[in-house]
Amino acid sequence: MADLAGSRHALPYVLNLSLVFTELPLLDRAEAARAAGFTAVEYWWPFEAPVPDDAEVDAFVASVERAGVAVTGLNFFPGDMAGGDRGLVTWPGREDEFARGIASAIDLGERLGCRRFNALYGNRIDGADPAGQDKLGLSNLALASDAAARIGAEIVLEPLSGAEKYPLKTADDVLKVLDELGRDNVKLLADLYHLAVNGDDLDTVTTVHTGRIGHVQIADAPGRHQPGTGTLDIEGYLEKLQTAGYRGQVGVEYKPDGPSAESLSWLPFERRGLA
Ligand SMILES: O=C(O)C(=O)CO
Repeated sequence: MADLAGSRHALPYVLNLSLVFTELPLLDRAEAARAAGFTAVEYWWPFEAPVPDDAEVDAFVASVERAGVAVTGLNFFPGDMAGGDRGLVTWPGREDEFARGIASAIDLGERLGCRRFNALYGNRIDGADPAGQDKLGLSNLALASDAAARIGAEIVLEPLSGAEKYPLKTADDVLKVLDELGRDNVKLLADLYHLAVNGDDLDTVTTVHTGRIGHVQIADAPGRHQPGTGTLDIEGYLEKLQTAGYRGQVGVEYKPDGPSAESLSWLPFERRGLA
């Protein structure tokens, strides 16, 4: 049994390098994570384009290999996140870009040994029929599921807060899509922060839906900063998840309040490298 260092659960942590250590250039973050004690990391799509050029990809892979960390999660190309986009899964007219983004992410995942991909569902588009968007979502998710299956990977679908036009707000919203889709390798990403902000019932999510959860992420609420800065009983929910059978990882995905390295003090060093 791993040394739990006072924790009430033994779930392994992975560090999200699209929110933590962002004071460093992208290519320096994996080494910073390793120096902080983590052996596994995850990223949102780390490039501007859905299909980055070879040199960019090689430099990214080299940064991870140099650090000696595993990449256990990648988001697909989501559009312009800074501009408010939240994924292409349901975006009519961008099917080709979505397909190319999937192919390049799966290639990168194959190279890195990454077997989990987060497919952000996409905002409602002004003038587009929501039912038509959802229908497109099913065919795009089926495409992503097939592509992931080729390398033994899975897709996760995430409820988000802070984006009014993003229609998946609760675990049930995602589970409805998954029920219609009917693919075993497409699961729920339960980000406890987003779910709490959206008023979801975290007791139910962490006890009843455990079998359908492919990944968990954490940040405190309000604020989306490190655990201990808000009021969310993160430790309690992680314990519930483990008790209910969740055996996956926990993505540490928050906006550090202060320098990233210092913001990690809530997590004992010996608990960081178990993934
Ligand atoms: O957009 C966000 O807030 C995310 O968590 C993306 O994964």
